[in-house]
Amino acid sequence: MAVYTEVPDEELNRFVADYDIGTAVSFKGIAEGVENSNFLLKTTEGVFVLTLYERRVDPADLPFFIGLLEHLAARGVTCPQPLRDRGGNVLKTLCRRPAALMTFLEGVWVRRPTVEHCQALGGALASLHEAAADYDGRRANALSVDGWRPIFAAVADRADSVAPGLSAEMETEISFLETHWPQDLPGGIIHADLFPDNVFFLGNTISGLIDFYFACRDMLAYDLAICLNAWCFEPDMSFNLTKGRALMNAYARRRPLGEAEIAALPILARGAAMRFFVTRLYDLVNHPPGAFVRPKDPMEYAKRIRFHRSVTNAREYGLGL
Ligand SMILES: Nc1ncnc2c1ncn2[C@@H]1O[C@H](COP(=O)(O)OP(=O)(O)O)[C@@H](O)[C@H]1O
Ligand SMILES: N[C@@H](CCOP(=O)(O)O)C(=O)O
Repeated sequence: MAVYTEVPDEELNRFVADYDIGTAVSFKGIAEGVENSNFLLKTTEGVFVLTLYERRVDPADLPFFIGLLEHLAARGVTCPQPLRDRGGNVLKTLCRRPAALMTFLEGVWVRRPTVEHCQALGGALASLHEAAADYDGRRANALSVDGWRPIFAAVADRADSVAPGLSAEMETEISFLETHWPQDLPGGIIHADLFPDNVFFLGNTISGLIDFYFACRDMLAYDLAICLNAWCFEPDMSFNLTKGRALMNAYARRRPLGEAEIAALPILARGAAMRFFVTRLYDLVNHPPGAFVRPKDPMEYAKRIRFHRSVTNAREYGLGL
């Protein structure tokens, strides 16, 4: 479970006392998530999520994320809102970690997204891109094409223990992506990790988006390619064209894609799958024995990469069908 840091009661009470949120009534670790330690905090005044930032989150990036959450909410996107303490601070320190309190969002994430969920997601992603268009925060995507080789190189010698031949296959794949990666597509703020576990639903309606800690500036169509990978494959790793059609066309209805974006979709999808393959492979082979967090399977993304290699145009993902 994603609680890397335990918070003693006295430290929690001191932390809560800095805010106008009453006193703590209950405090529980949240099992889901892999990057940060998250806790559900109930106080006499309400329900909140406390996050202690760990691992891949650079504290220097936190003002970008917090500014983005406030910017999006002001434009109608339902996402966690940072609370300010009595001194006006959002970012604090707890148990020697950067920490922040956020509003709690209602809803549940769906384990098996349906076509309706994919359609709703397509519209929400386009609205997110629109709402963030005038956010002036800057953060480069450290997990774009230039970031994949160094992560892979750190674990390539152990890749064949996951599947024979994987090391050579992915080395060739990264070289291909480096050579063919598009450069001049329309850019903006992207979520960069809008997986089903980061989208809350009430029925078929989206009730909120969470986990903006990979958000950055990159090509907007790359965000769509990430969602295509995360939402439109079945547990047997086959691509579901009906879900692809629902996602892509709902996105394009709200934010029409340009010709260059459409042409680039197969390679963007391939690269998006590589991004999650390399981080999952890295986490798997560096997984400390006995750790609570179960590593995610990199082969799910190796199989997606193999599928994308066979795709020649965006209609095969359902766009325009
Ligand atoms: N603002 C929020 N409202 C409700 N639940 C939340 C909120 N933020 C996080 N959670 C819960 O915590 C879990 C992990 O959060 P997430 O941001 O995905 O963590 P991580 O960045 O560690 O992967 C989510 O799946 C959700 O259950
Ligand atoms: N979505 C990524 C892992 C990041 O985890 P999250 O809980 O922060 O969404 C993956 O599936 O590899």
